Amino acid sequence: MNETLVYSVGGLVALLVAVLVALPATRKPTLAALVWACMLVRRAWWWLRFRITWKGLARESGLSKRRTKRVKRMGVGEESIEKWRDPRLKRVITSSHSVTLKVRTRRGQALADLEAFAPKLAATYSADSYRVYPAKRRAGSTVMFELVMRDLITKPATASMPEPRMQTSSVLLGRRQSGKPFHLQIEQRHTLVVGASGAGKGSFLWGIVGSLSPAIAVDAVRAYGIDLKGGMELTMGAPLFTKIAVKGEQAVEMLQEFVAIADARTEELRGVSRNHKPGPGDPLYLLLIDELASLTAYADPEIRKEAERLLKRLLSIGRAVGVVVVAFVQDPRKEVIDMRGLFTQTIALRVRSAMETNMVLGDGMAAQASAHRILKAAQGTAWIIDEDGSTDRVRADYWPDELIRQLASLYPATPDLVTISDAAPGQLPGMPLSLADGGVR
Ligand SMILES: Nc1ncnc2c1ncn2[C@@H]1O[C@H](COP(=O)(O)OP(=O)(O)OP(=O)(O)O)[C@@H](O)[C@H]1O
Repeated sequence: MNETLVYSVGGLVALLVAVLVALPATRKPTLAALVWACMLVRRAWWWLRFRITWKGLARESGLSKRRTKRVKRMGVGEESIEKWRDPRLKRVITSSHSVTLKVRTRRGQALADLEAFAPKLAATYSADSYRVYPAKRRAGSTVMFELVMRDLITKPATASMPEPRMQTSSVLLGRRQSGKPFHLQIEQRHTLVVGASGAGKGSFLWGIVGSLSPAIAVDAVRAYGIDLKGGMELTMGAPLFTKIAVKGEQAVEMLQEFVAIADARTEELRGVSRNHKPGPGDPLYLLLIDELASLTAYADPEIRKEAERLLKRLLSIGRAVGVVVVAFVQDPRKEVIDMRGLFTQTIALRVRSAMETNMVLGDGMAAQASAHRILKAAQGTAWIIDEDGSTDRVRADYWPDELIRQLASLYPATPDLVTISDAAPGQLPGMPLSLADGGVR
């Protein structure tokens, strides 16, 4: 370890001990104050460590450039002098669990070189995770590296009852790796969520439907579902949906209905507004497709072809007129992801390989957003790409069945739904009557 670093840390600890000893007995700090002081020492240690070791690391990793200059010295003759050009560490910002470095490229260096350095940087400083994002100023030459030194999303969290207010633009789904709340934009977006079996896609699905449920109850959102796996997932919260399709033909009918709504809205809004603003009676139409592959890859060829055609059309015309799609898929193979480019935001839960991460998030993203490295036990954890193009790791809250049923009875889509208390014998709680015989509601 660097000698200066050892002395600096030693000095800090000595200072802290000296202050503690010097304080009179009556003014000895409380446990909370001690914890706070330790945190401060740790942040100072991080700051020093990055400041002192940055140049060495940049040089060892080939980020810096060495120049040798020949100079003439009186009495010595010609001599070579070595000079380094390093990427400039402009700021080190510490928090209780992370360190953010603001780094500017050296002369003649591409920003991509710095961005590609992030995994090495994280490994060198034993960070649990990292993300790279552009700086607010001089984004063409300056990059921010956020290194998560203590992972705040290792522990799962359970969702609670959403606030009883009409919210349609975005939903609160969980936490970001920085510990800040993770909101997912819903209006004006088509969303694709990809994750292997058991990765926790359900947390995203119910996070979206559950958080929108107060808006569903006042008809500011109409949720439709396609669940060709026998309706297993969606029927649990069926009253929240206006319709659920459980067969291929029903799914195609539903897609036709959605395309017709989007076409009619486009006509209506032409010359009036460029973006639809949902409200009670003029809802946001939300189509949730659980396992997209069962529609676009495994269904009968005719259904598959028609569904794909309609879905592609919907994805290209629906967004601005308040008709949006959220699709879930396990396997991001080509025939499923063929329409990936039409989704305006993609989310990668645990996937099986770096190639799959690239398929979901975009070429070359596996290095910055390693969804293939998410642990099996970290269900609900995913990598996302933010508006500014930066990546972030998030964890959605878990939605227990009981909470979904409670919401379904509290905020049903229309008043004539069968709720838990008056469900017919043999019928699943919260399941609309018409679904019991496999039909579309
Ligand atoms: N956010 C979460 N936090 C903690 N545990 C979770 C979370 N989400 C899901 N789980 C656990 O993981 C299990 C699998 O989750 P889920 O059914 O959502 O996976 P999935 O991706 O939908 O899988 P499949 O595609 O096979 O249906 C759940 O039964 C639950 O125990």
